[in-house]
Amino acid sequence: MKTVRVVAGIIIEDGKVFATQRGYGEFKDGWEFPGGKIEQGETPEEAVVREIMEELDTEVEVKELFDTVEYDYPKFHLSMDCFICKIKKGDLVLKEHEAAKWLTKETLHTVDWLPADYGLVEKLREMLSLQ
Ligand SMILES: Nc1nc2c([nH]c(=O)n2[C@H]2C[C@H](O)[C@@H](COP(=O)(O)OP(=O)(O)OP(=O)(O)O)O2)c(=O)[nH]1
Repeated sequence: MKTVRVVAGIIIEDGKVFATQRGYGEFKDGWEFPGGKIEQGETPEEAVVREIMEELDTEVEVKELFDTVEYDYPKFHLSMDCFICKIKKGDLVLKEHEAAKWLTKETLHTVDWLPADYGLVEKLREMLSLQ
């Protein structure tokens, strides 16, 4: 099966996590962390900074790799590096997504995450509970 390499940015501010809802495509209406496919010649960190600038008009600083999700979708294998990010500059303008929410550890599970994200979201909830 083909492997698709993706990066996602987990933007955390004041204990809240920024989630976005996909506005188009196969996974339309699913909730995710902003990001996308790594392009040739890019590091994962560069890809996450580029994707968040493209999607949200916001510059982020990559803090640390939180987790790498490995998940089999019916048509491809997803390998997704998920980085904790902080906002450096910008107002998180929704250029591609249809909605966004700041979620707390209590509300993290109230949106319909993309199938690959459930384990990651649970790990994030545990991390926020320890803070
Ligand atoms: N950004 C993101 N993608 C995710 C998450 N969970 C998950 O399964 N995915 C999947 C959905 C897509 O198959 C893939 C991301 O690819 P994409 O289509 O958004 O990539 P892209 O922005 O480069 O878009 P494109 O140019 O190919 O249209 O990863 C997530 O939390 N964030």
